[in-house]
Amino acid sequence: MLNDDSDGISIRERLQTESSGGVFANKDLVRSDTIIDEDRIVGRNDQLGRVVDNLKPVLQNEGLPDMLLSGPSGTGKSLIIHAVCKQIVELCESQGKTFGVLSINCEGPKTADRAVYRLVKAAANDLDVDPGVPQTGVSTDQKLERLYELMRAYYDGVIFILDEIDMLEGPYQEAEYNSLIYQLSRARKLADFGGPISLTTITNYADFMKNLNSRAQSSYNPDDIFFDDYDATQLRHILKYRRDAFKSGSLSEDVIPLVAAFGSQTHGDARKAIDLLRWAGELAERRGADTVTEDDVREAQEKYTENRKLRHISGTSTQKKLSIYAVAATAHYATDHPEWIPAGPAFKTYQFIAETMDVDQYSRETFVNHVTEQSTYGVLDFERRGKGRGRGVHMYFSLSEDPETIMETIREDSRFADLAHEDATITAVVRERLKNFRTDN
Ligand SMILES: Nc1ncnc2c1ncn2[C@@H]1O[C@H](COP(=O)(O)OP(=O)(O)OP(=O)(O)O)[C@@H](O)[C@H]1O
Repeated sequence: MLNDDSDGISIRERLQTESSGGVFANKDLVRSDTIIDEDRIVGRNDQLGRVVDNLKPVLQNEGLPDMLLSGPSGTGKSLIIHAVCKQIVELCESQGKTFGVLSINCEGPKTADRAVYRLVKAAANDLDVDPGVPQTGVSTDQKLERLYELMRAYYDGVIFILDEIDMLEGPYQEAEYNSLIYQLSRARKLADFGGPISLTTITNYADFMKNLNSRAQSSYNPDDIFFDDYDATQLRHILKYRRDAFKSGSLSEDVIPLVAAFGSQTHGDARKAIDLLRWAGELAERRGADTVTEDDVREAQEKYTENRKLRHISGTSTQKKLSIYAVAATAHYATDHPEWIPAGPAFKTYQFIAETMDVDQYSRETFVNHVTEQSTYGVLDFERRGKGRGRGVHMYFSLSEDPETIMETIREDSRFADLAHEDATITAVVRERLKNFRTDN
C-alpha cells in the first residue's frame, strides 16, 4: 500500500532506480569498516616497522613478543596490526605453516570467560571446525583448554588480538581484563604449544598498563607502540589515496583539504574523516548533483558530528555514562555553570550518584580515565591547570555539548531515568563540593 507522498512508485521500484547524479565509483573505499589494501596505507612507517619486526620471527619459528598498541581512536592501530598479520598468514602458508590470528573486540563479551569463549569461536571459524565447548555450563579453564587444543592441532604460531581491551571491565570491582591478560599471557607456559605466541592488546589509553593489577602486570610485558593523532596533512594524504571511491571529476578541489581540516580539529581521527567524506558524497547524491562541493562537506560536518557525540554517549557502558553524567551534572547544577569543571568535585558527584543508583563505584583514576576518553569522541576537553598561586595543579574538564542535553541523553537509558527526580539532592551535593574545593588550600 503506497501512501499519498509516494508518487505511485513502489519500494521495489525505488530500490531498483539508479539514483540520479551519482558521485561514487566505489563507495566501499570511504566506509571506515572496509579493510583496505596495503598500498592504501599512508604513513605510520615507525609503527608499521615495529609491528613487522616483532612478528617477523614467526617466519623462522622463533618466539614473538607481546604488544600493546595504544593511541586515540581512528589512528590506524587495527589497520596496521591486521595488515601485517595478513601478510604473515600468507607467508606462513607459502612455507606450509598455519598462523592463527585470533582477534576479538572486548567491548561485547563483558567477562573474561566470555572473551575466552569468543577466542575459541574465532579459532573454530577460522579453521572451519566445531567450537567443541558450549558457551555456558563449563568453566573458563575448560574453554581455555579447548582453545589450546585447537592451537596444538592446527596452528604453528598464534597471535591473540584483544581490541578495546579496556572495555572488558565486567561486573566486579576488579576489571576483567586483568584475568584475561593474566591467563593468556601464561599460554606460552600452559598451552603445551610448540609454536610462538603473541598477546597483543589495543586500547585508546596511553597509560593502560597502569590500570593492570600486579599479577597481570608481572606476566604481561608488551612492547608498547603508540599511535598519535593525525594532523591535517596526514589526513589529506589518507583521503587522497581513496579518491577513486569517487567518479573522476566528481570531487571539487577543495573537498579533501576541507574534510582533512575538519578531521584534524577533532583529534585527527581518520575514521571520522573518511566518514565525513562519504557523508558529503551522500548529501551531494541526495540533491541529485554529480559533484561533491565544499558546501556538502560543511553541511555533513554540521549534520552528523554534533549528534554523533550524543550517539556515542548513548552507546557507551553504564560506568562511562555515569562518569560523563557526573561531569555534566557538576557543570549544570553549579551556581555559576563553570566552563571548566574540576575533577575532584566531579568525582564526588560521581560517587554520590553511584550510591543513589546502587551501582559499583570505581576509583578516581578509573573515573578520570572514563571521562578523558571522551575527548577522543569530541565530547569534552581536559587539561591540568593551576587553581591559583601555590594551590596546586588540578585536572579540569570542559564539555563541548550543553550539559543538560548530555544529561537528558543519558537519562534516555532506563537505568538513569530516575535521576531526573534527584535534582534537588544532586544540586546540594554539587554546590557543597564545589564550595569546599574552591575554599580548600
Ligand atoms: N595510515 C592510514 N592510512 C590509511 N587509512 C587509515 C590510516 N589510519 C587509519 N586509517 C583508516 O581509518 C579507519 C580507522 O582506523 P583503525 O580502525 O585502524 O583505527 P584504530 O586506531 O584501531 O581506532 P579505534 O581505537 O577507534 O579502534 C579505518 O578505516 C582505516 O582504514
